[in-house]
Amino acid sequence: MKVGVLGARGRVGTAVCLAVGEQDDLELVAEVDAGDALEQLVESGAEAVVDFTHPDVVMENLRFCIEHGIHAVVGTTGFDDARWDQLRGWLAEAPGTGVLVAPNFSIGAVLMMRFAAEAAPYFESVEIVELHHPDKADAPSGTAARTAALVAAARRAAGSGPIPDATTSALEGARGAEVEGIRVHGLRIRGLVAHQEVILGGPGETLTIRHDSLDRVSFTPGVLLGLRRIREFPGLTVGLEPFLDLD
Ligand SMILES: NC(=O)C1=CN([C@@H]2O[C@H](COP(=O)(O)OP(=O)(O)OC[C@H]3O[C@@H](n4cnc5c(N)ncnc54)[C@H](OP(=O)(O)O)[C@@H]3O)[C@@H](O)[C@H]2O)C=CC1
Ligand SMILES: O=C(O)C1=N[C@H](C(=O)O)C[C@H](O)C1
Repeated sequence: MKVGVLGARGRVGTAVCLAVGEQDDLELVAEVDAGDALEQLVESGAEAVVDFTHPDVVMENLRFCIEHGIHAVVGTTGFDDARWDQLRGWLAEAPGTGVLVAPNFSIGAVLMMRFAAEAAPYFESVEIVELHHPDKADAPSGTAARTAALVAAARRAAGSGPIPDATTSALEGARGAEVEGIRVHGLRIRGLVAHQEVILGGPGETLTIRHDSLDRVSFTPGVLLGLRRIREFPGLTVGLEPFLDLD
């Protein structure tokens, strides 16, 4: 498969270019970064792209790829319901084209989200702490937002009661942000890469599920898997789980 990388000179894009270049069954044909023309993708015959760019530009990149029937494996964050709807609309006009958007391509992080959702109905309390490098543009992280959504869905399905919290007075931000009723706290610290803890609590006990990406190579096995299986998944897929046969 001929592969183009968007955001090729970025932190993750650099690691992805190296990983793709090492595979016998994948050929890196285009390395596109800010200011480069997307037409390179067509001229180089790219059959799939990997996008690790910026929330402000990812939709324009995807519109171009879908219009040209190029599959996309997307790590860039910043998606919401309006963006999902827009992508589904574009893909409806491009049958056979697949777009995978995963908030985290690290296998450990996918499992951390899965374990957190499985544990959630068994505990009264749950909060999420995400910790990242200070050059990250968005907060909370896409991973934390998705974890919160999965945990909230699992609690709803189990008929869990409200999460206990007696706070009546707080400095703004002191209790973090709320995503689907789940508190999410974001830390930005030089030296970190990408880390998350989901802390669950019940009477007399806590369970902490923690994942650490210590290096950006942690994202490349999931990206390679996405590329190798994208043809099997036309349309929009959110999350790596189906590609890992987890669903
Ligand atoms: N899903 C996952 O597993 C992961 C997702 N991410 C997400 O991926 C995104 C990128 O992260 P990261 O690599 O750390 O960020 P970087 O800023 O290091 O890399 C982004 C790169 O994209 C470039 N770029 C900007 N606009 C365009 C464009 N229109 N076309 C092509 N390239 C462009 C940037 O150039 P310039 O700097 O000149 O603007 C930069 O080189 C973020 O949204 C992040 O949250 C990160 C890690 C893992
Ligand atoms: O910006 C990052 O670095 C990361 N972004 C993704 C996110 O927002 O969840 C994935 C990972 O946390 C690294």
